[in-house]
Amino acid sequence: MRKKIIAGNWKMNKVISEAEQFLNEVKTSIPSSDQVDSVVCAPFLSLPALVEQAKGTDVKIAAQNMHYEENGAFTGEVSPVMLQDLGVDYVVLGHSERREMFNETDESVNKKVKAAFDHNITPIVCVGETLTQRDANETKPHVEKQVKAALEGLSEQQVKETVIAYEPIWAIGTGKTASSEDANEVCAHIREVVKTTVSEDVANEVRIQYGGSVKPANVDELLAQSDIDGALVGGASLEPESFLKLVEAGKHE
Ligand SMILES: O=C[C@H](O)COP(=O)(O)O
Repeated sequence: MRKKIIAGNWKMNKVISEAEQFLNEVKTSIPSSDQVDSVVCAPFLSLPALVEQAKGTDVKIAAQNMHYEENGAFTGEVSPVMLQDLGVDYVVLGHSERREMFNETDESVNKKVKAAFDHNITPIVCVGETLTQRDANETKPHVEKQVKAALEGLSEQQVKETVIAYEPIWAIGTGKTASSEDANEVCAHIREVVKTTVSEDVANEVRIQYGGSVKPANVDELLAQSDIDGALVGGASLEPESFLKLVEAGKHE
């Protein structure tokens, strides 16, 4: 039985005081990490305060990106060494917004995934198709290519620990959710890809999230699907009450 993982991706929202207030409001109500993994993915500036506040609680903290190099002449970037030093648990890599707007490629995502493991940070790797690709029946081959590229060169243990987030781009921030069955079909395909490229054992353990307009009203149905092990949530993770409902839903399944 795979433990569910619910991650709230705040994207470019909340100043530090707002982030602190959010964590103060949720931290005592977060379910035990024996039941569900609850993750807050925050902008870099809020990470030090959040990591500090999350100590001794069941909230895990994630960055939303990082560079793959440990240090050097990369103006404006944040390295895995810096995130490890801070005590960050997870990092979101290859989000479609970064692929679309910040030149993230399959190759850089793979380098970042490896760098994350080198620094004891668990990667949440995002994959997903555009509406054009979906309409052209290219969803599965496209997602398969992204998954294979992201996991290239990892050990079996590392693949097992990787969290894969399937996010159809047309469903992000649009209010349009993939139907639970469609979302599950792609997540099941991703598991099949892991099975054929790595092993059945790893495929059975790797956790696959769905993301794209997940909210308290639809999370139960999505999490009830056979191959959906959690959610990566944008808009509906910004309010404490809504986030708590989402992590509670992860506990039930
Ligand atoms: O990382 C989160 C996803 O991009 C989903 O965002 P959304 O829940 O606002 O659609």
